[in-house]
Amino acid sequence: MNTLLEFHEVSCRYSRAWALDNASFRVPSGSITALLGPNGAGKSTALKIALNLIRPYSGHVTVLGTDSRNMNPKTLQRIGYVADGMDLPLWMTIDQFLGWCRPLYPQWDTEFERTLRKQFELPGDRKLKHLSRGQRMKAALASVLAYRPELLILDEPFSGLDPLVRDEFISGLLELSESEKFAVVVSSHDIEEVDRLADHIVLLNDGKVVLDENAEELLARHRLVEIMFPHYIESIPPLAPGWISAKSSGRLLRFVDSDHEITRFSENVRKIFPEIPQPDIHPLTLRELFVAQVSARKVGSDA
Ligand SMILES: Nc1ncnc2c1ncn2[C@@H]1O[C@H](COP(=O)(O)OP(=O)(O)OP(=O)(O)O)[C@@H](O)[C@H]1O
Repeated sequence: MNTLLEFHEVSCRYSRAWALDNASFRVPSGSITALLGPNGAGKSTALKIALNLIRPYSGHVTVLGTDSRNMNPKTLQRIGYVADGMDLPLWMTIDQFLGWCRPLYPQWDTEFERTLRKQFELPGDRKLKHLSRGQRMKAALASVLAYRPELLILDEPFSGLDPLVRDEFISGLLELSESEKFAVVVSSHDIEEVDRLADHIVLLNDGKVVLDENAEELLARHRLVEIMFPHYIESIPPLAPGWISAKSSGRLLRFVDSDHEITRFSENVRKIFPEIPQPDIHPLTLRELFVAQVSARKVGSDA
């Protein structure tokens, strides 16, 4: 599978703290990749390294076949970047802003720009500084989508967008990503939105890559397990490898099987809980999976 963006053992630190620690992951062509992680996990740092806005301490990043440190203006013209709170020329009107961006990109699609302006209801004569946060985000998005970048890098793109616009935006991205040459990497705290959008998941925690996997396969190998005991549970018993994020409440024990395979699972249940009939097994949402994986690591590091 082709990759448009790939991190190779990248480490990065600000003064003493490591923001990325030997991180390797990829963004396949034709994919929408979600970059997830708790606050401070290193998501924005990773995206800035990909754009050569920050230099890594070690390792390297390949962007559209080029080392990110050697990107030339031609490569940059093939990448779109929008980040929450990014610097925009606030003194310009939307017309002036888009007019200023247009000549920078030879492949700028004026017809598509018109469609985006209409879809995002952008008032051309209004200065960027007089727009709401959501409207400013839409203007920034229009300014990168209009040149149809091959790689779209979005850092918290949903903040400030109302539910209707989020829906339109997500449909638009899904349409664009049908082209094999296009890929999106999106970092977001909004896991419900990302769940609808992403087909590849990268999870960062404390600067380390925890998961880098196709979303369907990832969800297929995680299961929420619930066991009702005949008696009150005093403490959680030792569990099988891969059973994470265990919690008990009264007679109920819940945990996540992070490497689910039914024969192995049933054998482990018989061995560990011989007195219990078959437990309840449910699929997980991406949000539940995120919480289980991150809290499992928090317990590990607290221990
Ligand atoms: N300019 C900076 N100077 C010093 N430390 C920084 C700087 N920028 C980020 N960090 C630190 O690097 C780590 C990773 O930060 P980063 O912004 O990449 O995380 P993030 O996953 O994007 O977080 P969030 O979800 O909160 O936006 C954090 O510990 C953060 O405090």
